[in-house]
Order: sequence, then structure tokens, then C-alpha cells
Amino acid sequence: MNVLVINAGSSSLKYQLYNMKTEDVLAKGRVERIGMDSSILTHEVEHQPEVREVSEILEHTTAIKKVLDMLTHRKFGVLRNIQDIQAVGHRVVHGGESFSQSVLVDQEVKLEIRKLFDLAPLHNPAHMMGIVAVETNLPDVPQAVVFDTAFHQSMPPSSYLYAIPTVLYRKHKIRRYGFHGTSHDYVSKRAAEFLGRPLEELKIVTCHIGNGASCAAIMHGKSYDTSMGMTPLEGLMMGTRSGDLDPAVVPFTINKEDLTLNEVNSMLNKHSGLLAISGISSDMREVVEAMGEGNEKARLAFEMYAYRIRKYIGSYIAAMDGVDAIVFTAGVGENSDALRKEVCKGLTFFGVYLDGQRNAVRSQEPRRITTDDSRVSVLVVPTNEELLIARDTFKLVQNRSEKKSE
Ligand SMILES: Nc1ncnc2c1ncn2[C@@H]1O[C@H](COP(=O)(O)OP(=O)(O)O)[C@@H](O)[C@H]1O
Ligand SMILES: CC(=O)OP(=O)(O)O
Ligand SMILES: [Mg+2]
Repeated sequence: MNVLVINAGSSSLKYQLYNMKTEDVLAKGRVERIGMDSSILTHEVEHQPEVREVSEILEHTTAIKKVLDMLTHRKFGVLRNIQDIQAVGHRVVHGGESFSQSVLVDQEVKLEIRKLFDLAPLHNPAHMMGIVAVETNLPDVPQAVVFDTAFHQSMPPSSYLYAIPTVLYRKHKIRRYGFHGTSHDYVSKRAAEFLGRPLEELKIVTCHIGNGASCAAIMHGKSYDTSMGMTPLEGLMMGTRSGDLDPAVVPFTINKEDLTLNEVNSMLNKHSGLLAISGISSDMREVVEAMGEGNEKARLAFEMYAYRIRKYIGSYIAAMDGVDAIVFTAGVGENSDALRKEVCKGLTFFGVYLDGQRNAVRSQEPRRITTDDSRVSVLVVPTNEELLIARDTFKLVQNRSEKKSE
């Protein structure tokens, strides 16, 4: 079975086509600048040069059509025709309390995702456009949705409630949900495999440090707490997001700077974090480079970013009354040995000792970066959210076919 995985954003759409027999990626790519002039489709097939096509793509239905044309293209394609796609899996950021696992798309599921637009205005409407675009282009193909929040539905109320009047939770579902669940789930399982121990016995802190960043306390295979909250703004300092701050900053800033609520929201989501403190970039590579050239603001941004991660790791060790492994993943977590070193240098009290040489190794495989006598193992485990989405989609579609034939 071939499964197409889609991660639709408001102006972009990423895709990967999997052959589920081998779990090989047959092709992958992205459409950027949807709805703007000169949209770009970038398409990659292993061992072949990347293809870039510039055209006008005004909405997601056209974007999907272009992707399908590319996948079946005489020269650049990997499929004879679009009937060779047997299922489509979507990343959906917010599943609220309605979804604790992946599901096949039907009218009811679409309605639930629409109800959650309020809670994830940047993400869920875009995902819905992706789902509808696939329906239009591939009307008979089953679709599944895999939620960032689902894995964290196991959190206890003491982790997910805010200490505000509970009527707000009852009326509006204001609570902490957590995100990047697909990644935290995937890397914690890979970590247990790597350690050769049952996941059910382990206490793990996973650190997904990419553009968006979050830590999770994974106790015996289940999410016990995580740093993102009702939206992906809470918790760690990120590329452009502030992470935790005193909520009183919001009304205070509105008054002092004569800003609107929307402007403050945009400031906290798009103009804060690494970008604001370094004054250089939201990209950790550029911040590290500037720091190497002696830029003090870049150093402060880097230190603050690492300090937050260290504080969350420490608090999750306390929350779980111990830890067996700490896992780094995603763009920064997998690639920046400087960041991992900065985070771990304050964890020696817990028995965490990094090995400089191991930390510097670059690889696509899970690896240990602590010394042999370090009490806690620190691992780098490359994440693969798309593979998990493809697997869930495959399983759901297979189960449905089995039920039908019974
Ligand atoms: N070699 C590297 N050193 C430091 N940071 C890196 C490196 N490679 C990638 N990154 C960081 O990874 C981030 C992207 O992470 P990623 O997980 O791909 O994010 P997303 O999926 O949210 O777009 C970039 O913003 C960049 O800062
Ligand atoms: C939920 C979230 O923050 O996603 P991303 O890391 O893709 O921005
Ligand atoms: Mg990501």
C-alpha cells in the first residue's frame, strides 16, 4: 500500500509518499507561498536532483493537484497513476479532548476539527483545507488524521488544568493540551528500543527542539506532563515564540504601548524568542555562528534558550521522581551539539555526564552521548513524525478493510 502523508499549513503544504511494505519514502516535497504570487513546488526523489516548479497556486486544492501531477509525472514521478495512492494521512495539530488517537476522516470527524478552529486558529483551518483538497482530487481514497495533542491526552488533571476558575474549563475547554505528541511518542519508543528495555519500566524526558519546541515527561510510555499548553505558545523559548511569561505582561504591554490584543498575540508568537533576544535570527544555526564571532546578544539568546530547557528537564525529573533517559530530537535537538552541551552542563547533580566526542558525532541513527558511567543516559534520537502518521494511516485503513470483508 502507498500512503501519502500531508502536513498542511496556511501557506505551505509538505508531503511524503510512503511504500508501506518497505516503509521507504518514494518521494517527498513541499509547496510554499500558497495564495501568494509565484508559489514554489519543490519535489525530491532519492538519488535524483531536486525539481523546483514556480507557478501561481491560489489555494490548497490546486496545491494538491500539482503534487499529484508531480507524483505521476512522466519524468519526475514515481507512480503510474494516482490510483496507486491507497490512503492519505494528515497531521492535525489540535485534537482537543475529542481525540486521544488517530482516526479515519468522516463527516463527524471533520465537524470536530472545525469546532477546534478557535483553539488553533493558525493550524486547524489549514489542515481542513488539506483534507477537503484531497477529497476533491482523490474522492475515493480513505483519509486519516493524526493529532499532535493525542499522545498527551494521558496527562492527569494536575498536569493539564490551569489554576483559574474551573468554569472556564467546563465552558470553553481552557486547559493544557500539549503538542508534538507524535514526535514525543515516536522518540520515546525508539529510545526504549535503543536501551533494550521495556518502555513500561522507563521514565524519560523527551526534548523536541525545532522551530517550535517542547519537553515532555514520559512515565512508563505515557505522557505525564508537557511544556506546551492550550496553544503551542507556552513553555520553552522558541525560534519566534516567547514561551512562558507572566500573563500580566499582556495587559501591561497593551496599556503601555497602545497595542491591540492581536498585535500582542502576534508579538508573542512571531517576534519573540531567539529572534527577539538575539536581534539576529530565529534560526539556531545563525545564532550559534554569531555567538562564535563574539556577538553578546546572540550568546544571551543561546544561554536563555538552553536554560529554559534545563529547567524543564529538572522539573520533570522531580515530577516523575527520577529519570532513566533524556532524549534530544528535531532540528536543533538533533543537530546542535553546542546546545546539548549547554543544557546538560547543569545536570550533573542528577548524574548526567556528557561525553564530548560522542556528543559531536553526526548520524541519522539513535545514539548515546553520555559517558559509560553516567547514571542517566542522554540520547539523540532523530524524529520521524511522517513515518508515524503513515503507519497509523496504514493500520486504520487495513483494519477497516478487514472489518468490511468479515
Ligand atoms: N546544524 C544545526 N545547528 C543548529 N540548529 C539547527 C541545525 N540544523 C537545523 N537547525 C535548526 O532546526 C530548526 C528547524 O527544526 P525543525 O524540527 O525542522 O522545525 P519545524 O519542523 O518546526 O520546521 C531551524 O530553525 C534551525 O534553527
Ligand atoms: C505545534 C507546533 O509548534 O508545531 P511546529 O513545531 O511545527 O511549529
Ligand atoms: Mg516540526
